[in-house]
Amino acid sequence: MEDKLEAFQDFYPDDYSHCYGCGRLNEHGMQIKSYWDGEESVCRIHPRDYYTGGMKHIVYGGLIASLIDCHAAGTAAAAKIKELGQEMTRETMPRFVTANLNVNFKAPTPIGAEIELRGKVLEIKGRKVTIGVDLIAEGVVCAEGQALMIQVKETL
Ligand SMILES: CCCCCCCC(=O)SCCNC(=O)CCNC(=O)[C@H](O)C(C)(C)COP(=O)(O)OP(=O)(O)OC[C@H]1O[C@@H](n2cnc3c(N)ncnc32)[C@H](O)[C@@H]1OP(=O)(O)O
Repeated sequence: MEDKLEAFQDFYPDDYSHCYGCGRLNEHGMQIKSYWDGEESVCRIHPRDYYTGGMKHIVYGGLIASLIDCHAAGTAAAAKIKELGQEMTRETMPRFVTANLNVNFKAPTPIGAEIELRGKVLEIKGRKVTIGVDLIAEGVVCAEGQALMIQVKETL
């Protein structure tokens, strides 16, 4: 039976699917899945309870940054393909990498809670796509990120 493709990351070509955060072919990775929810993108994930940040009850900040980064990368690719008026396929999905990532940690993220990432497309300017991401747990925005994603030249 063929895989059902629906998350942005499902459309990354095989040779681009080994990212620790979002690569579907990285068996040790987070394998996050991002989707459109209206004009925003959404990803929900329940990190394992060993991703602790100092104290046992809060999530490691590096993981928070990784989740924001990978959700922003997927959102950038999906936004670019939408701008081009094309469908997401493994042949058409553009490849984006992170040039710049800023994260503001606003409140501790509780271990054990489901995390929701909500992405907004702030700007698309040629190969440069800027994405804002809120990371929410138990109804609280625990971190806010902004990422500049660049479409790699090979895919142009
Ligand atoms: C799909 C699975 C992967 C998902 C990835 C998840 C996210 C990741 O973790 S990716 C890994 C971390 N990121 C990287 O390793 C990227 C390393 N950096 C690079 O490869 C390059 O610097 C790269 C591709 C970002 C830009 O290189 P290149 O394409 O040559 O850029 P270049 O042509 O010089 O610049 C393009 C534009 O971007 C701008 N730009 C480039 N880098 C930056 C930056 N750090 N900050 C601000 N602007 C930048 C340039 O000023 C230029 O702007 P303009 O067109 O307006 O003049």
